[in-house]
Amino acid sequence: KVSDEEVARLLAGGIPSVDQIHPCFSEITYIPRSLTDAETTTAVLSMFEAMGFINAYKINRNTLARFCLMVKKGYRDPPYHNWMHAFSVAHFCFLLCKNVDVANYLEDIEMLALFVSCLCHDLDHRGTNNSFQIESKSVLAGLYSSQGSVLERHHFAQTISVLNTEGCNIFEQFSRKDYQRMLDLMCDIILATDLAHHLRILGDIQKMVTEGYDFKKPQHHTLLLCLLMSSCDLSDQTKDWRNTCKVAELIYREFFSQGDSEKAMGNRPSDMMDRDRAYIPDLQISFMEHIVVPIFTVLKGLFPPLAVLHETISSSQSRWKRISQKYRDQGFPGNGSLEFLE
Ligand SMILES: Cc1nc2ccc(C(=O)NCC(C)C)cc2n2c(-c3cc(OC(C)(C)C)ccc3Cl)nnc12
Ligand SMILES: [Mg+2]
Ligand SMILES: [Zn+2]
Repeated sequence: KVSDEEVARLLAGGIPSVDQIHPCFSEITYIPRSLTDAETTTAVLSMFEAMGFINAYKINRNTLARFCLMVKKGYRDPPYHNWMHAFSVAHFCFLLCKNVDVANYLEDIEMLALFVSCLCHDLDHRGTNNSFQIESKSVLAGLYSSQGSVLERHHFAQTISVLNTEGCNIFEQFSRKDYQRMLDLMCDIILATDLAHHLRILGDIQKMVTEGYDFKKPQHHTLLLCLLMSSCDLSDQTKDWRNTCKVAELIYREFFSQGDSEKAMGNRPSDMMDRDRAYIPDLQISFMEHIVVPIFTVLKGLFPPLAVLHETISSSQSRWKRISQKYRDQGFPGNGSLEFLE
C-alpha cells in the first residue's frame, strides 16, 4: 500500500521545523485545515520531531514515514470524517503539548499515545455513526455491537493492523512492557471518542477537576487523556467563525447523507440527520451547549491558559443564537452552503 518511492519522496527534503511548515503553526489560533492535503504528511513528521518523540523513543524515520502514509491511506473520503479531520485533531494535540504544561500532568509515553491516537482515532470511518451500524446490520456491528462503541473498536483494530504492517511499526523498538502499555493507552483513548463513553465519564472528569488533579492517581491520568482526546476531536470549534461554518457544512453533508440512506432503508432518521427536518442553527446551539462548552469549561479549569478557547466557543454559540433568530424570521434556506452566514 505504501511504496518505497513514496517514503523516499516524503523524507527527501528531510523533516522541516514546524515554523517552516508555517510561521504560526504552533499558535493556538492556527487553522490546520489551511494546509493542502500534500503538506499534511510532512507536517505530521515535523510535529513528531518538534515534540521530541523521534529522539526520545528512537523512532526509525523510514518506519515513521511509512506509518504516517499508511495511516493517511487508511482514511476514506466522507465529507467530515476523513484524513484532514484526523490531521487537524492531531494538530490540536500538538498545540496542547506546546502551549500547556501537560508534562506536569502526563507521562511522556501517555503524550505519545495521545498524539498517535489522534492520528488514528477515526481510521476507516464510513461517514455514518454507531446507530447506523446497528440498524444497517453492518459487518462492524456484527463484530462489535455486543461490546458497544462499534466504530471506535474498528478504528482501534485498524490502528493495530497498521502497526502490524511490514515496516510501519513505530513502536517495534519498545520493550514488551512499554509496547503493551502503548497499546492499552491507545485503546482507552480511541474508545473514549465514542460520544456515549464521553457522556458517561464527564461527571468523573468534572469531579477530578474540582478535587484537584493528582499526578499520583492513574485514574486521573486516564480521565485526563479522555478529556484531552475529546477536546482535540472538537478542536474545530476553537477556531474562527469561518472554520466553524465550514465544519458545520461538512458535518451536516455527512449527517444528511446518512439520513438519506436511512430513509432508503425505510427507517426514519433522527432530526439532525434529516435534511427535511434539521434546523442547523438550533442543532449547533444544542451541540455546543451540551457537548462542547462542558468540555472546554472543565479544560479551562485545569489549564487556565486555555480560557481563550472557551471565549471563542462562547462567541460562536451566541453567533448561532443570533443566526437562529434571524433565519427563523426569514426562513432558513435548505441544506445549501452555509458560507452565506455572516
Ligand atoms: C460540529 C459538530 N456538530 C455535531 C452535532 C451533533 C453531534 C452528535 O453526534 N450528536 C449526537 C447527540 C446524541 C448528542 C456531533 C457533532 N460533532 C462532532 C462529534 C463529536 C463526537 O464526540 C466527542 C468528540 C466525544 C464529543 C463524536 C462524533 C462527532 Cl460527529 N464533532 N463536530 C461536531
Ligand atoms: Mg470518531
Ligand atoms: Zn473524530
